[in-house]
Amino acid sequence: MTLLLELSGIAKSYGGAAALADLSLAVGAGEYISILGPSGSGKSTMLRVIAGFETPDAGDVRLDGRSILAMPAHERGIGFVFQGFALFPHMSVADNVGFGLRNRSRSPVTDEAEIRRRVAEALELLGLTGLGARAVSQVSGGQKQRVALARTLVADPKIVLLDEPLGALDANLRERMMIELKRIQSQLGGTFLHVTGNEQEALAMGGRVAVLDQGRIAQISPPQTLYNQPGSVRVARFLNCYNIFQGIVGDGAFRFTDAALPLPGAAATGAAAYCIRADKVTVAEGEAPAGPGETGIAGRFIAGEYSGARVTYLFDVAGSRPVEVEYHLSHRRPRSFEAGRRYALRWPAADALVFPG
Ligand SMILES: Nc1ncnc2c1ncn2[C@@H]1O[C@H](COP(=O)(O)OP(=O)(O)OP(=O)(O)O)[C@@H](O)[C@H]1O
Repeated sequence: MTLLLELSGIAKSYGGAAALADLSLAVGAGEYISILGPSGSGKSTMLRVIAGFETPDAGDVRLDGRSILAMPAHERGIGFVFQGFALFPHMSVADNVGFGLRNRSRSPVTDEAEIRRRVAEALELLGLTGLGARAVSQVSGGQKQRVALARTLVADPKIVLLDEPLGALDANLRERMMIELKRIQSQLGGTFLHVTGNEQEALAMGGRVAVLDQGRIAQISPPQTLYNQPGSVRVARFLNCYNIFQGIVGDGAFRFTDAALPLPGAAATGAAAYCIRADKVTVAEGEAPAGPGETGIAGRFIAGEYSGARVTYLFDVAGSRPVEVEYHLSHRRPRSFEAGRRYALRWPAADALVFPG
């Protein structure tokens, strides 16, 4: 893959507080990378540094092998889709889309016929054909999102930066736009960096997912690797699908309160975090013995939460936050449990991840 964008050793502080600290990232041409991180982890700052709206205190940004730090934002050829879309409310859909072509500093397009043709192409790509004359104030939220994308894509950017592009949409529309975004990217073959605080969106969209934590990339991996093998307890926490127990490793087991969970592999002794993904846990009757290779703990049933294709059951476990058990209804039947009753929570011991600290 050809290297397109390279960030190396980027630092940026505001009033002495680091928003980005020694951040490095290499992006290949044609990649779709999700940037996942909690609020305040530096996601928007990173995009603003790439786009040229912010100057870093240290480090370099290279596009096509050349530093672009000294280049003003409008000359970088980078597209930016803003959080709230930032459309011009008094202009029509077509004028919003054409704005980028007419006003870009790199070879602005002045031929009206050419502008009309390219705007029509962009509207078609985004499924907006027929809405060009409509005022932006008269289109729906999902259509505004498409207009914002069309306005960015029409200028043929070298890379598209999307800052929480689906954050303003309701869940239904978000799902549809996720599929649309993927389709558009593969149709154009463009390079996209997509910032989100939503782990499911990050995993669904990115060919690679970069996890940003306190201004640094904590892990960058294909989504399956990240989901199965988070590299640290903090990354496991951001993924929001792991049960995490704090305790001590000693004598081949992880211990917390009165539970001792055997560890099949070697783990450093001392304080540790034990992580087991919610969909790896099964529920058995209170005294049922563990199967071969299984381990587990006892928990009292609290409640179940249905969310369409899956159901999450919550169990109260001594010395821990409620333990989540996730049943994907495509391959497990929903269960009914009695509130307050004790059940055996089981999982394959080999599926646990143990991190020091
Ligand atoms: N212009 C600014 N002035 C002062 N502090 C700032 C500025 N921009 C960002 N920060 C701080 O830098 C840190 C990173 O902010 P940033 O907006 O990049 O995070 P984020 O991950 O995009 O968060 P969110 O998901 O909430 O948008 C935060 O602590 C924020 O308060």
